[in-house]
Amino acid sequence: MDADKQANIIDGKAFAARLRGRIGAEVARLKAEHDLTPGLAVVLVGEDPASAVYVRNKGIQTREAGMNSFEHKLPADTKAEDLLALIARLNADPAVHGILVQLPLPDHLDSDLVINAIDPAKDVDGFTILNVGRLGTGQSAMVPCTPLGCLMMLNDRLGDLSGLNAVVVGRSNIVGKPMAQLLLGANATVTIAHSRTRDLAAVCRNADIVVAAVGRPEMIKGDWIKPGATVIDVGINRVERDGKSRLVGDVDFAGAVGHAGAITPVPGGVGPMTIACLLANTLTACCRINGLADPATSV
Ligand SMILES: Nc1nc(=O)c2c([nH]1)NC[C@@H]1CN(c3ccc(C(=O)N[C@@H](CCC(=O)O)C(=O)O)cc3)C=[N+]21
Repeated sequence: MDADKQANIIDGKAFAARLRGRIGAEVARLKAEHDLTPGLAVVLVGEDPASAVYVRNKGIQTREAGMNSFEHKLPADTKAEDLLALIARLNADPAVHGILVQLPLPDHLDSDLVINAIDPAKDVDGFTILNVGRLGTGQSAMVPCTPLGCLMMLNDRLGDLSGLNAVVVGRSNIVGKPMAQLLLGANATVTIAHSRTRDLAAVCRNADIVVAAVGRPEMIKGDWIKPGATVIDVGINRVERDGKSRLVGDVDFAGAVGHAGAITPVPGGVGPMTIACLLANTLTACCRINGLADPATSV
């Protein structure tokens, strides 16, 4: 591929490293000025391969930013009452400012019930009803990490998003819906498309911004992308290719890179930003819990 085509690849890894640098500086300042160290508790129930990928990088990066990392690994057959008791302890622990319960949970656990047991002030995923409602009504919320990272990259690339046509492909509570709320809050014209959308290709061709979060490998084709559009690929799909295991996104990257004005790769795009935003949210939660002004951690 020639140098011109490489120029439009958004380097999420480098972007995330810059963001983590700013977070680290704010953490050091909190320590020096207020004797506070943000703490993030991650609760893992059972073994999920996608969650394992995520947790591996997260603990290291939390500590690298100068924060405390508390990991709670529970067996797959953990009873709801025991998980809820742990969450109650973390809610009450003054050293813990962020609580993340890895999803998906084993089938016997009701994830809505478990998530809503988290103190909304410590809900660094932004998944509790209170934070979802705050985001939807434009009130100060904890914002889900993946959509927040996507918005940061979009703002960096495009500046003002007012009046742009944004298509979010996927309607999950974790990515699609909060992404649409953030884009609406930024004055974009937002379409939420999904598996039942008619003529998805035509819907995408109208978009200045495509956020792909459907969880289907390379479903969004290159010729669905309007020339010059910005493409954010949230998908992380493990596939077998030529006998090797590889990660691919929800967008056919090779096909789309020649059409898009800018595109995130997989890996090295949205994934690293998700973790950086988790750290940013933990820092923000620590400041808010302690009555301090929000930190300056946007890049
Ligand atoms: N309560 C909850 N919150 C989450 O945010 C959450 C979750 N549960 N459960 C699991 C998923 C998955 N997830 C990832 C985040 C970053 C990478 C990431 O950094 N990926 C690297 C690739 C890593 C590799 O090379 O395997 C990249 O895209 O460059 C991956 C996956 C967060 N999740």
